Amino acid sequence: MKTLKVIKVGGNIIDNEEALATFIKDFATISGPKILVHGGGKLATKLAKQMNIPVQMNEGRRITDADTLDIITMVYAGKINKNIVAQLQANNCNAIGFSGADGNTIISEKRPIKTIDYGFVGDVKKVNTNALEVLLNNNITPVFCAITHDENGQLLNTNADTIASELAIGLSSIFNTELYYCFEKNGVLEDVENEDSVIENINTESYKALKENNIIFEGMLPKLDNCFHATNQNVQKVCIGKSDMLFNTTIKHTTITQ
Ligand SMILES: Nc1ncnc2c1ncn2[C@@H]1O[C@H](COP(=O)(O)OP(=O)(O)O)[C@@H](O)[C@H]1O
Ligand SMILES: CC(=O)N[C@@H](CCC(=O)OP(=O)(O)O)C(=O)O
Repeated sequence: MKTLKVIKVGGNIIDNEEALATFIKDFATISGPKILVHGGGKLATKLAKQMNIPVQMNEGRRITDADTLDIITMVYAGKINKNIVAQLQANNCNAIGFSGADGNTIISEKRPIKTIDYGFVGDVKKVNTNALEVLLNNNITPVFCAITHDENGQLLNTNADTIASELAIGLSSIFNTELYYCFEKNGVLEDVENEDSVIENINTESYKALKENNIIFEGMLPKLDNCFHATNQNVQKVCIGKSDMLFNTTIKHTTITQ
């Protein structure tokens, strides 16, 4: 089986022109099948505020009303996705931009209302791998934004970390899949202010304690939930850290194991 790297890049890198250009240049050099998943929550928040559309987040997830869905569609599937694809082409990496509606690749269902109504937020039901397999085997890199669809014409907002883990899980029957979450910090930190405090390994047991002690909060919560979801479903390797970890295995980062 070939190894597939599913690499997610976070909002703070995307929002920094220089950091994004460096990331894309490095990403383009990775050999073998690869998928890039990008967030962009920070830019969506900035634009929503400029347009006086209220921004509401709960545990790292965006509550998405109809106006917010319009914004995120323009920002994630439009501006960010197309710019990343163009920059990859400039670095000789042939890429195609995807939302989950394209090629019917990621089908989701609107999250049912429990204590909170998340609006147009989708939970992934199915990943269709056929189109992706053809592209990956022809050296073309799919670039995914954080949007899925429900097969009834409705686009839905799905956390980019979830898109990455579901793609890695979905493709694990065809490839030996590895999942990398690249963000602006060195990994999951014992003290979020101290870059030297990287926790090198987190398992189900230690995750519980880290949560109880409030060492992990906000966006790191859904990220780690997605990591464990992936390690429990046949994804061979799951890592969190700076993108340097992709090129130099001695760079400190966090590895997630069962
Ligand atoms: N223990 C921790 N170590 C590192 N970051 C943490 C930790 N707990 C919470 N965080 C927060 O999680 C954020 C990363 O989540 P998020 O912003 O969703 O990531 P991304 O940049 O991939 O979109 C960090 O910027 C940091 O503020
Ligand atoms: C449902 C939900 O929360 N969707 C996310 C999708 C974007 C994302 O995940 O962006 P980052 O990776 O940059 O945080 C949002 O709209 O913020």
